[in-house]
Amino acid sequence: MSPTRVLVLNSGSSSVKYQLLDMRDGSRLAMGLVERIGEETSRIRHTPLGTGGETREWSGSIADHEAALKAVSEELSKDGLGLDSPELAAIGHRVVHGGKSFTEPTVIDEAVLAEIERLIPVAPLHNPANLTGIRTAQALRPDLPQVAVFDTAFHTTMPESAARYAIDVKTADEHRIRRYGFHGTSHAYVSRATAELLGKAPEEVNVIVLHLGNGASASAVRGGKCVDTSMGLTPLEGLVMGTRSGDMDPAVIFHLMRVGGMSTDEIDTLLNKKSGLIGLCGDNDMREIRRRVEEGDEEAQLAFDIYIHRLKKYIGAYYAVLGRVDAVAFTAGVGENAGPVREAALAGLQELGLAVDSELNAVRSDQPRLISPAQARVAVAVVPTDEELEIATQTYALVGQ
Ligand SMILES: Nc1ncnc2c1ncn2[C@@H]1O[C@H](COP(=O)(O)OP(=O)(O)O)[C@@H](O)[C@H]1O
Ligand SMILES: CC(=O)OP(=O)(O)O
Ligand SMILES: [Mg+2]
Repeated sequence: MSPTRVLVLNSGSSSVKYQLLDMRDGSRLAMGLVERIGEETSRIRHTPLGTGGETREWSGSIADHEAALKAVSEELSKDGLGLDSPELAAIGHRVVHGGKSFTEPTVIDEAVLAEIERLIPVAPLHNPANLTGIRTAQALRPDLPQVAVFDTAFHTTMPESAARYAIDVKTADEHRIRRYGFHGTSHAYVSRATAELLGKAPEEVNVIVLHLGNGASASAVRGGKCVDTSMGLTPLEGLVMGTRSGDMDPAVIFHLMRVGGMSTDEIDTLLNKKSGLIGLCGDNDMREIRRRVEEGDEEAQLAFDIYIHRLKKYIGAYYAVLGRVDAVAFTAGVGENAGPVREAALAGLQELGLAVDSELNAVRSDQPRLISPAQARVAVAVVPTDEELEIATQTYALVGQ
């Protein structure tokens, strides 16, 4: 029998999320997370779902992504699911920036690696980690197909009117400056799952997807195709995020250089790592921010209000872009778990047919569900994302059998 398993690696700037799936039924055999890579104490949490074993967790030093992947491989081996398994058909990798070149999942060869490397300046937090993940996996299993699934791919359907910045065309083209968009695998999966929840085909529905994780982005999806998204050349544009500023006047940068005497790298770090929620109130975890808000902490309240204000603006903007909206879908860590964020983001939008039922909104579940009142014109949904399943499905469709 031909191998039917796919290992998915989602390498972030300081973490690796992974899942091993059996593609005969999409079931998960194992999943886990390596966190705080490169910090003093890293942590690995591994759950062997297939064998029904207990979750194993340990802390120690994991210096880089190569060491992380070796640790993952060792954990899998303990359950007889190691990378040497003949049942492994392929390894699927999340690659954040694919530029304009990659519109589909792609089998990785040297040319593909070179292109991912060339794109590092526009995804400095993500593409290097993705590359290390791929190279380490290749070294462990040189015989296996390795597939890249790009965050940018779903957004390549955006019209030029949404994808271009209003800057000098020659300069933009020379430096490939345009809006690429990210989290596309999640936006694709969630918009499809939302249509399914409504009992409709993706082609029939217009959805606003709000992917609110540590990184956050919104997208406008018309009939299954992305027509606009909030991230741009890099994952810095758009919504307020855990540590990233999102939208601001680009002149802030010149001001910081001229008046603040800051270097390009210092400003890059400021806007990507020390801004957003953490810059505003010292915390980037929405759970902690909500706790502080409940205690009457004014700094946390202001950070929350700024986050919500920006989110609401994007909902309004994408309502206008789509003209007709069938559903608004919340997803990722914050979107799936933070009822107060969902409620506040849609507060006062009844005239647009948008409302949240407080009782439904308070229900905690890992299933896709509606949280709008029964008669609402626009459905509001919570749809857990599954980037790993989507990457595995696309990988197996390309190289399985
Ligand atoms: N119960 C919860 N309530 C509010 N926010 C939550 C909850 N659980 C997780 N989060 C938020 O989700 C974020 C992580 O989301 P996730 O989608 O995993 O992000 P990423 O993939 O970018 O690491 C955390 O930073 C935290 O703010
Ligand atoms: C592109 C991006 O922002 O990804 P993440 O949310 O995983 O940081
Ligand atoms: Mg994420």
